[in-house]
Amino acid sequence: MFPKTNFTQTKAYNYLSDHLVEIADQHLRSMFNKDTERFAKFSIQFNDILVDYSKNRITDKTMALLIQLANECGLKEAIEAMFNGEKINATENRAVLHTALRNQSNTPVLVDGKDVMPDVNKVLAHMEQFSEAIISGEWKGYTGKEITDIVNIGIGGSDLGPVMVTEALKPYKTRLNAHFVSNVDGTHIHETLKGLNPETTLFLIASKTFTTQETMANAHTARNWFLGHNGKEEDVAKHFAALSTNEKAVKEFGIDPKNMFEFWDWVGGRYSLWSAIGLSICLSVGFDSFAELLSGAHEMDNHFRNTEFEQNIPVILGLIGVWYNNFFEAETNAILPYDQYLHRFAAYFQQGDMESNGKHVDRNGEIVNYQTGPIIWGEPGTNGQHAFYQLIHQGTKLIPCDFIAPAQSHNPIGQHHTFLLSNFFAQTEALMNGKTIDEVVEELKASGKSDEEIDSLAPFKEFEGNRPTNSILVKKITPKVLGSLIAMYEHKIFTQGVIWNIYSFDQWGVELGKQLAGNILPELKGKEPVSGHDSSTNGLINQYKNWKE
Ligand SMILES: O=P(O)(O)OC[C@H]1O[C@H](O)[C@@H](O)[C@@H](O)[C@@H]1O
Repeated sequence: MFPKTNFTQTKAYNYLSDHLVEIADQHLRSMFNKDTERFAKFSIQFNDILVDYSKNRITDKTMALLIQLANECGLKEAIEAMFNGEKINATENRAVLHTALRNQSNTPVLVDGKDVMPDVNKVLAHMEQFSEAIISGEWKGYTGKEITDIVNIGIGGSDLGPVMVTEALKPYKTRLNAHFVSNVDGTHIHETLKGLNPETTLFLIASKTFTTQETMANAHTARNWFLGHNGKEEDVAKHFAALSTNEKAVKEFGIDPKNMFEFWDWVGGRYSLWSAIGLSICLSVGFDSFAELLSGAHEMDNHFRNTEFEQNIPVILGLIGVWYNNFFEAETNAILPYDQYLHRFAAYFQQGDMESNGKHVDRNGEIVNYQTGPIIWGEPGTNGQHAFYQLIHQGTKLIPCDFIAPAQSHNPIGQHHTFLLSNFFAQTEALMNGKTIDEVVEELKASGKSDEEIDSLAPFKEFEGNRPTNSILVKKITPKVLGSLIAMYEHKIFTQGVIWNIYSFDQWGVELGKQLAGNILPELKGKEPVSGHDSSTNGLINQYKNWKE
């Protein structure tokens, strides 16, 4: 196992604290002016992905110190521990092996002395055979018709990944229409079922535990809807499949074990799109595209595992994130994809990052005396530009941003993609350079403003710049590129979790909400007032009881 180091007690941390004073005074504009090699030095190309991190407030010395920090925290050992199936998720006593799900080299991966690869390959073969039968129309519904629509019922990690990927890969869509129901709000399933025909609909009940309240409620409603439309109990097998680790609960629900796609406790929910949870992806884009997605991720896994830190993309992105989070005291990190198909990418990594690194107790059980995971947010550009970029450009907060864009569009219509990309390039340039007061004055003069007008307007039009960004330019969003991109972020999150010495693969914070809702549920029945909570909660519940139907 790797060391449990408090990174604020390393030598590198002290050096970085001193170094911050040097960097704080330097403007990115002058760093670029001084060094014409900056882009060449601070960018890495990996297959069809170019990661340019030169527009960050870093120098050679910063990077050397950050890498020293990674070394002092045992990052190399940590990476090996994960890939080798050590039980690094100690609070749940589990290995962390989403990398095995896409291990296309098929080298043995041992958990408790047993190679997991035969089981991984068996489930993949089942997913391939099943998705091909559905897509080809060979699989028939209870009245002999082909399946036209699939509904994935799941939440959190059993929803966000499949939604994000099926949206991102829409250009590769099969003839099937995919729908996703996650919210326990009956509106979600009601609106989804409204347009569907039970004779041609296949439900995938996606839940690692098969006990999650929201998913079970939606699954039962779907089943009742099916049975209420002339579907018979014996027909359920043709219209329901389960993606889960809990065989017993799947059987109890009445799903044929032949239609169960298994995965294992060493797959974290938010890292599970590569597992049986990806069945909706296979059906939506075809198994071949799913396999490409896995291969892109596998290539990134190999890069992460085998590349020295100086050239290692997830490590570099992770360390730069630490630099802003712990030294510049940045609180958030925006993910801004310039690609409409990636419109759920930031939402996906909200769970990926915030559920992983939103922890305040370290691996020694001590409360940390430093900041851990950032707040992740973002929307696709250019929509964000017309919504919240004002604050990124001229607000008082430092917001490191990741800009992501494809060079080739799946929809090269007229000038659209050139317009889009001109914004992508212009934004990071503007955030870096800003606009000096002299430039503003010149511009105002040229527009014919009087000296008095110039004096009063100029301060509002000045942009300080020096705002850091990463630019991730890819050739095209193909399944393979997407697989690599997702794995890149997963390993960035891992890197940061190691530096912060936290357990990135449990989620006890989410469990509390489940317990509390369970306690209140029985109290909501009937009209009699409750009094066992604080006055606010009592007041709210009692007003609800007055108003409810
Ligand atoms: O797949 P399940 O078991 O239904 O869990 C769904 C989600 O539940 C909780 O919110 C957390 O544990 C998440 O990590 C998980 O993804």
